[in-house]
Amino acid sequence: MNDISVDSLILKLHDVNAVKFGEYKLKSGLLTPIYIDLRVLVSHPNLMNQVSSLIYQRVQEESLQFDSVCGVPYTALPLATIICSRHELPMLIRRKEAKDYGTKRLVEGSFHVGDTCLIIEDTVTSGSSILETAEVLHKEGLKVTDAVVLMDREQGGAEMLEYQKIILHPIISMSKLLDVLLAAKRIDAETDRTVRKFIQSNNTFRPKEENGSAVPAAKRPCVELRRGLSYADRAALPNVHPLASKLLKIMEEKRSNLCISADVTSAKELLQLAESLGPKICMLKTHVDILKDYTAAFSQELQTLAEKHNFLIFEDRKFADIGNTVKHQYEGGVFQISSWSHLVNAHAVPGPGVVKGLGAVGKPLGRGCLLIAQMSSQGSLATGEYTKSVVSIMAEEHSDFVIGFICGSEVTERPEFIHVTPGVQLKTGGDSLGQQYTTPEEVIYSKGSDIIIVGRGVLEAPDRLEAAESYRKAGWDAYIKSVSQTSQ
Ligand SMILES: O=c1ccn([C@@H]2O[C@H](COP(=O)(O)O)[C@@H](O)[C@H]2O)c(=O)[nH]1
Repeated sequence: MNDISVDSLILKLHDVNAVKFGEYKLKSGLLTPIYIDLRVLVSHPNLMNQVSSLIYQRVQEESLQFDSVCGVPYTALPLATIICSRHELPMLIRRKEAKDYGTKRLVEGSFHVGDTCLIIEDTVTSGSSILETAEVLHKEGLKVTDAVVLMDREQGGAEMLEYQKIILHPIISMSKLLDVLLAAKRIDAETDRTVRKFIQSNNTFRPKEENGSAVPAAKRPCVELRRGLSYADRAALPNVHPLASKLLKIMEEKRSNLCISADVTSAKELLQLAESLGPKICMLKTHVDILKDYTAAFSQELQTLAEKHNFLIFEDRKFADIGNTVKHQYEGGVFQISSWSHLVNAHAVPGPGVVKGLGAVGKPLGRGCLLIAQMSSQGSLATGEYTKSVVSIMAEEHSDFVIGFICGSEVTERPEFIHVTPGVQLKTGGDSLGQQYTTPEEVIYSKGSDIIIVGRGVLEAPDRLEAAESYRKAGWDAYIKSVSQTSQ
């Protein structure tokens, strides 16, 4: 990289007020002493050309291989256009919203499934804007391996992207920018110190140990660990139950923390749901006792679909009896739940016997259990001390079978337990029988849960597949936000 041109570019960016010092609010609400506003570039054609040349120079230096280029909307869009036009490279445009007429495409331009697309961005803080664009491209079957950015604020974006298997190639780093401005006496030593301190103390990505592995639980408070760790990190923890590990891996692979509650009364309709929504979900929840035509053949077909689309089956049976009775209910009767459902749930009211009874059947089969620690219904009695006891007496003591909780918010800091939350719709509200709804963002980002359960939000939508995709995206975006935390 030609240092002289980078230095002169930094000074020019400062001249045109693209680098501002003072007190500015980031997208996250955080106040920053430095703000990079590259939107002004469009008013300075000579700068647009210089920036485009430096980006392309970087692409060549790194010998990046790709089939097309996509600029993150909107600031990087004209930069990508100049580069693609000058060097005759195919370009793709990512729409921020799909049109409601015509093709309804989110990615404009010609491409083939499996093509690689290079992303261009103006500024990176946490990396979430690049990830959002990569996510849209992935959905179209495109691969994203690299992104070139003009300005890296050095707040964890590169690490976050690397974690998601995207290599970031920055032209200007925050440290370089400060070095140049200080040397040119554009800022004083105090400003330089303040900004560096802010950048250092506001890293959006949880650091890893030098050997690349996640910092072990014992070294940091669990709440940080759980919130900072990705699903993939948690899947690899030594004390995680194999079924929980499988579920977390599915979530990461399918970029989905959505569980559909298939509350329909016909087996045929349930299987149709599993077939059509299978690719969007990590788990399918059933209430087999509301089916009017349950057969053993149905459960066979459901298992085949679960394998085909890589999701887990969760029978929402809510066992709540003494150990001996739940053993029979789980294994026998008409439904023989243990033979086909990966997961079941149980109330803690009967005490540890309920988990022991279920475990006697489920453990040899590799099954798992979610304990009901809280409920989404109005006036639920599962609160306070009851919830705490579910965690400490019932779950922690039986973690060879209990893999997590049905709950509305984080009930434990231990990362090996999975939090699953029902009562989710895109808008808050409720039904006439006491159900209460919270949004995916609130559940995953604010309340710290892992999986959203959605029933009528999808089942009553005019287009169930489209609705499932909206919930998958909302849940996944909230998860990405919670692991990346801030973005300019
Ligand atoms: O506290 C709880 C526990 C379970 N559920 C179940 O989840 C679904 C929710 O369906 P919606 O249509 O999204 O309301 C349903 O099967 C419940 O039995 C719950 O809602 N709350």
